[in-house]
Amino acid sequence: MSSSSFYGVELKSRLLLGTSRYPSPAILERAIKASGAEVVTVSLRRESGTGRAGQAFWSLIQSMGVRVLPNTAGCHSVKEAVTTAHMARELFDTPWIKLEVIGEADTLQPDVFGLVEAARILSEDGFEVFPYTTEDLVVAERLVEAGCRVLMPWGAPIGSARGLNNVYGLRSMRAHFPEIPLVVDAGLGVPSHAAAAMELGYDAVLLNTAVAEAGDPVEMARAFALGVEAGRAAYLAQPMEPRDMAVPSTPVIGKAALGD
Ligand SMILES: CC(=O)[C@@H](O)[C@H](O)COP(=O)(O)O
Repeated sequence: MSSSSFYGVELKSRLLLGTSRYPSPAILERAIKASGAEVVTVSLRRESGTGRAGQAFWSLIQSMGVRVLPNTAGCHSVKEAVTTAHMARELFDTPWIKLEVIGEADTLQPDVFGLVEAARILSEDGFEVFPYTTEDLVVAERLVEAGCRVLMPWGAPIGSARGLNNVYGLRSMRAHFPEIPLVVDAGLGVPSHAAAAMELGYDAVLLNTAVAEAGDPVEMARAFALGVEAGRAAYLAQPMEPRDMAVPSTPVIGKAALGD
């Protein structure tokens, strides 16, 4: 299976995994292995506990030989996000940053205005920014102008497990930015959501809640890896002239089945 490339780093796995809210470090470790993820995102603010748990978490992540994509989860301002990014670069010795500037506490939707400003500041500072954004094309243009060479539109709000809320918008983004690696980040609830994102021609998906809060996170991690692989294979197998891949209606299980 072809590889994806972010800022010149080739990856075989097209599944990026979050590391928050797992039942235990041991389950986190097994889930990462089962997913085949080569990149895991870590929240500096969430895991910055200096106590034993914090240290054990960092030691575990570093022992797994995966690439760390620090994130600015929980940051609500440009200043907070930029400060957190600088701390992350020092801690992890990586220019990569998953940039989140949260605009609304309930839905955790991005503050796209602050996001563009923070992306510009960080890109000028030598960071390689992975912006958590929406499917808004104008915002995406501004992020690229600000220096981003990856775009990560949400499928749905973080933790909502609702899948691809706006397939048309995500498809438009793929068509609009053929040269930019695109990752659906947030809101995926089941492996078929990941497959649907890959069938649109996206380069990868990033998820956390659907695995961490599954009844069996390890098995769910493996299921998502299979979903990503299936979606990628379907995308490559489709006729050259793009056609509407039958995007499955959003199946609801688990949290999403409980309704809003
Ligand atoms: C871990 C992380 O970065 C999340 O904020 C990410 O956006 C995934 O969201 P889900 O938890 O909805 O998969």
